Amino acid sequence: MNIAVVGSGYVGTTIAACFADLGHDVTAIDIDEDIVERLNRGEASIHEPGLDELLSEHAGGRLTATTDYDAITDCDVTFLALPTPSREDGSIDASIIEGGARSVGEALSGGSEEHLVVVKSTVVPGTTEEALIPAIEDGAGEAVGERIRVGMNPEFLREGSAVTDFLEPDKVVLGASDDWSHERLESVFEPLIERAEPAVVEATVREAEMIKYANNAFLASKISLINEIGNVCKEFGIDAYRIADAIGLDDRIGEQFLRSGVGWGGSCFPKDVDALRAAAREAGYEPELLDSVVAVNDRQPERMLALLEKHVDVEGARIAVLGLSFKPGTDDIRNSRSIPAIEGLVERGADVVAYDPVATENMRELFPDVEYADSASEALSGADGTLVMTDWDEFAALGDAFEGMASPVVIDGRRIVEPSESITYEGLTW
Ligand SMILES: NC(=O)C1=CN([C@@H]2O[C@H](COP(=O)(O)OP(=O)(O)OC[C@H]3O[C@@H](n4cnc5c(N)ncnc54)[C@H](O)[C@@H]3O)[C@@H](O)[C@H]2O)C=CC1
Ligand SMILES: O=C(O)[C@H]1O[C@H](OP(=O)(O)OP(=O)(O)OC[C@H]2O[C@@H](n3ccc(=O)[nH]c3=O)[C@H](O)[C@@H]2O)[C@H](O)[C@@H](O)[C@@H]1O
Repeated sequence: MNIAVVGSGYVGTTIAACFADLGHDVTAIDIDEDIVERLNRGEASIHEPGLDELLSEHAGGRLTATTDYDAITDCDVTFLALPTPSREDGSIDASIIEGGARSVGEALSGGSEEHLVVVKSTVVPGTTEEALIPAIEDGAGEAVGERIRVGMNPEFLREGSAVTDFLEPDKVVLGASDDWSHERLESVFEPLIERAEPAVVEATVREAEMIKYANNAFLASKISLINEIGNVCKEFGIDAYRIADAIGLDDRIGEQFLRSGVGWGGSCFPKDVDALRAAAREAGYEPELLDSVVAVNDRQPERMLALLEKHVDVEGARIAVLGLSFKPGTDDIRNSRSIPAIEGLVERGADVVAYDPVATENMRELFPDVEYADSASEALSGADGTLVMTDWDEFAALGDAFEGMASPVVIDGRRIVEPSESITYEGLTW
């Protein structure tokens, strides 16, 4: 099958490489010439384990990249993997994907072959029908529903494990409004379904859109709930991880996403929970529980600072911040919990020294005046306290490095540091 993928970011590049690996002929389209050139050389512009290997195997063969939307005319299916950022008020800004949908329509105008356009981006229920289909129609100069049809196929991959998440999913959600579109979507996924045997969910377009938000809102809520329970545990001197291990044994709860601590960040949970809250409000429903899910998350970095202040007079003190990315395995700092932590330290007059194995340069753009160390030991050397913000494996093996601190106060937001008698150790929820 000939597939076009519009947008070559985390999702677009991953699915383009994986579709090629599954045996399809793939054309990746992006407006960024540098991204396109690199893809044609077999290189990704994002870091994901296994991605460069797939690209170097298929670039120039089953995978080509271009900035020209007209390449779509030779394809059977086009996936839209374009950004859907938040507006200031948290609601979704669909302008980029609307522009992409219009360009796809223009490329298809005047053609005679049947074509399925699939929305891969995360969009609030109703967006495909109310904004994207009209944009395609506008570009194509013909109504959607006959020659050109539209489906929705949400993506559940995680950064840091994008390739394996895509190739070994728990489920594939195929959203469409007619049998032809469902069948064409199924043909795209047939090699993956045969190989990985995921559950296949046939849904309407609106249901597919909502499944994605429900999935992310549920996971973010699960973390906020265990964080709230963890905060209560801390008050009672109970280790929340022992409680999580026990409740996770109940199949109805499940053991995953029960790691309590400083909370969730990244490019999607915050954006998607906010977009769902805004869409609910616009529809006349007050999403009180989701509001609280965000409020609990926002509070966790402050709780770490309060724990630090129990042991250290922060004003004028040298405080090390270990871990800057929103989770280990990535240099992505979008909505990282380290950001409010550093802000809080700076507000209190601390002298901040930060370290991350890969995300330093990204954080330097945001906080150019903060000092950045080349290693965790260097950051800890002479520090009066440290906040551990990301669960990088290397922080589990710091041991002696804490002895170089002026006063070894360790506030752990991720339960990654091994407590010992030589340090003053506080876990956030244990
Ligand atoms: N990053 C993730 O882990 C996941 C993201 N998603 C969703 O997938 C969508 C895409 O997200 P990412 O891949 O992270 O975005 P991204 O920001 O990494 O990549 C978007 C790409 O689109 C390109 N682009 C922008 N405007 C364009 C246009 N008019 N025509 C062609 N290319 C254009 C950009 O140059 C960039 O390469 C979003 O809706 C996101 O919520 C869904 C699941 C996981
Ligand atoms: O829509 C998206 O973009 C993606 O968002 C998340 O993926 P991602 O943001 O890459 O990362 P996660 O591994 O889910 O972690 C998100 C945040 O939650 C935190 N987290 C995760 C798990 C946990 O038990 N506790 C916890 O605090 C992490 O530290 C991180 O800050 C979802 O897991 C993906 O299914 C989804 O496709």
